[in-house]
Amino acid sequence: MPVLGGLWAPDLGLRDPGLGVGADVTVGVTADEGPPSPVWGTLGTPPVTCGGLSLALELPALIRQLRAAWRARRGGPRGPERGQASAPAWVQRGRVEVEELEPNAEDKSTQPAADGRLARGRAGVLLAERRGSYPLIDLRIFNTSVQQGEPEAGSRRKVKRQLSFQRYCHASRLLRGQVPRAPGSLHLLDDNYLGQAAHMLSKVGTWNFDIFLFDRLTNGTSLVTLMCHLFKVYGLIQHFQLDVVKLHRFLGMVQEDYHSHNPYHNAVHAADVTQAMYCYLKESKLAEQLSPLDLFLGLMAAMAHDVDHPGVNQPFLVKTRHHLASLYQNTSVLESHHWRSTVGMLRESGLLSHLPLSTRQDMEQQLGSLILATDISRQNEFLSTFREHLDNQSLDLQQAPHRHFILQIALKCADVCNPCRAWELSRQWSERVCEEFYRQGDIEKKFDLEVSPLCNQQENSVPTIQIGFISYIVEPLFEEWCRFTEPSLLSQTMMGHLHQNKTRWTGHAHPFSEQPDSEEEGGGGGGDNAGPEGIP
Ligand SMILES: Nc1ncnc2c1ncn2[C@@H]1O[C@@H]2COP(=O)(O)O[C@H]2[C@H]1O
Ligand SMILES: [Zn+2]
Repeated sequence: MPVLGGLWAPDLGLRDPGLGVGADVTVGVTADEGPPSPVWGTLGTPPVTCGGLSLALELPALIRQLRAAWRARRGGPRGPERGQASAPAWVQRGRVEVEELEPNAEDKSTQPAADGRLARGRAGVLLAERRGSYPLIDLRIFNTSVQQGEPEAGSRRKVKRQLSFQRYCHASRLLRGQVPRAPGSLHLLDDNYLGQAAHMLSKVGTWNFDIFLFDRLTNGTSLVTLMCHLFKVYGLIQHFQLDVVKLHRFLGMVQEDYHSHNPYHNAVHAADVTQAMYCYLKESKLAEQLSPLDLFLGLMAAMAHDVDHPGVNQPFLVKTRHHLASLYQNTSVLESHHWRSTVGMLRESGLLSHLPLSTRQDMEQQLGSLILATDISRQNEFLSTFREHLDNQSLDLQQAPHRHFILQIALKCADVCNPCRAWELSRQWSERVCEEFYRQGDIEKKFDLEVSPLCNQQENSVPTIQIGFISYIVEPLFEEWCRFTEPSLLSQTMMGHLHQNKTRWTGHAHPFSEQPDSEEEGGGGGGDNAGPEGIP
């Protein structure tokens, strides 16, 4: 406990220089916004009120607003003909739900420009015009053509908003369990995608979950879709009496603020870490002890832990005198930014605005402590504390600070678990992270800066980076995690993958050595199928 105490309290003060949550928490927030929520109670709380809107009503209402804007712009007769013009927007929702399944029934005159640009209506309302393949489009190809054909920043932003809306519609349907069946409403393939994504969600707690495939099936909304599903699984919406509209707004903001052009630090990495975190929260050593607040914070921290990552590391920000480096005094610069951005989005979305001020402050602080723990330069600090606890058997998960410490460790494990995934998944993450390193190195070379360690493609190969990362970061951490879980089936599976992957990278690093290269040849308990059979 003394060791833990040392980690817990000073951590927040030290790592949030000059930006203590208490100092600015009242900005935009009032203490008397709503009744207290049973944050600390059990899961048996009243049903969700959702601020007067249910999830099932949210999408139709949005569509209705957009259509109203289209009609206003055209001055067309359709609205008044239907007797809808004077009706309050939210009253019409049942009818709009039907309209949703009749694409292009009324907006033929507002077909989008070929490049899917958005237009503005009379009142300056942003108009999103659906593209032919609504809602599924290849975002990557589309992005590329936009960049090549239309470099203007304003247009790109508009396109991004439209894509965001389309992705939102898609995810929203999936989460409501709706696979649209009306002929012509969606291409047949879309049904297939949605069905497969839903099927994948039913196995979200398995270690071989393919987040890349899930992201494709959900049209780039893996993070939002996953989070909504896990919140549902744990009953967190009911427990915290969350407004589902605000929840979607918050999750959407976080997802959007990941940079999709980063090879590694993008929303799929966040989704991958969240899925791993869920697997760890399910560990029997932990699952029975965790409170709804622990689950909420653990998932939120995993989701947001790298938000708005610029694709370069802290040393780069420091040596280029980036404003974030000065803002956070060159200490945990990125992690502080991820945390403060998350707090900003929490407040902007109003997700927690119905909770008492002190509860919100506590949640923001704990989120900070979790996200800041992912600073890889603090690995030894955490590892030695963890070891000490395990050696002394001093962890008492009935105590909230001890559970918080384990959440920090679990998040750290989730953040660097990619070498513990099956080879095909692990290899992709390795290549992505190295690609990001190399891009940074290329920028450094271009601007005559000293090339950062691991960022020189000519000197640092993917296999050597991987072997070093596994040996110095991943293995020591997971050995302790294994000890903590005693070891669980999942831990054994992860260690099996880790050893096999290291073996394979060693083979790649020394192509003339005698290392086996096929799945079956691992031998000695390191193979994909070695250790525990199957995937937990
Ligand atoms: N497979 C990997 N190889 C090398 N470095 C990695 C790998 N996976 C994660 N990392 C690094 O570990 C860091 C953990 O925190 P971040 O996700 O911010 O950034 C991560 C990368 O810098
Ligand atoms: Zn990360």
